[in-house]
Amino acid sequence: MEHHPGQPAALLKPVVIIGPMAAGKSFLGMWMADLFGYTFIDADQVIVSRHGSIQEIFLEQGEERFRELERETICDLLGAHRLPAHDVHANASGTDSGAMILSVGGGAPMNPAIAHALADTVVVYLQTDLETVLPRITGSFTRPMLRPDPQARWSALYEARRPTFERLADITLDVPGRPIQDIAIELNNRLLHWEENA
Ligand SMILES: Nc1ncnc2c1ncn2[C@@H]1O[C@H](COP(=O)(O)OP(=O)(O)O)[C@@H](O)[C@H]1O
Ligand SMILES: O=C(O)C1=C[C@@H](OP(=O)(O)O)[C@@H](O)[C@H](O)C1
Ligand SMILES: [Mg+2]
Repeated sequence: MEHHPGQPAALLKPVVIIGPMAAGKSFLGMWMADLFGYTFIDADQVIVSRHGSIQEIFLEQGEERFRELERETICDLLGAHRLPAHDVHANASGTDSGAMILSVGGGAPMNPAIAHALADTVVVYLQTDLETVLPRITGSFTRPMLRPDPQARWSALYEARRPTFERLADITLDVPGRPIQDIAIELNNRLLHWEENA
């Protein structure tokens, strides 16, 4: 058995990671799975496995179609990973967990149907800044929303979306300049604390 840097929290609800593009939402989810053994799903990866690459969807069917697939996928995943009320107690005592950590694309919370579905989850918002994400977004062609000028587009989208991120957040993590292990350990501690207070 591998050494863990701490016990995972018994999740009573799905934990959903939101925040601007390249903040590290998908990366953090992977680290939460690796370090603590949480079940992790990346909504964009599910979209890609079901419907093809994000660039292709944007190019061939447009942003509107992508948003539809995003809503369908996230609502589907959140529905499938919700514990029936009578199982919540079993989960809290450490038996089977239907709950997961889910990372979603930066634009997902802007969709009212998704925002509504997030109401019964623990929403984790990664708060970051341009300086931190700049090396990650320059010269990257995998995010169609950042074209044609990644720096200007990232900033404008973050400004427009920030109030929604803040409104939905249950837990806010400041991530600039921090190693990912550090952020993962803080999130685990916050989740342990969250469950105690639930
Ligand atoms: N805390 C961090 N420290 C170092 N690199 C990071 C950190 N968070 C993210 N990254 C890097 O940024 C890249 C983009 O992160 P990603 O998780 O895909 O962002 P998001 O899902 O929020 O768009 C990752 O592949 C990783 O290389
Ligand atoms: O912010 C957005 O509108 C988008 C963010 C991307 O996900 P990440 O935030 O994981 O990069 C992906 O869903 C798509 O390219 C659109
Ligand atoms: Mg991502």
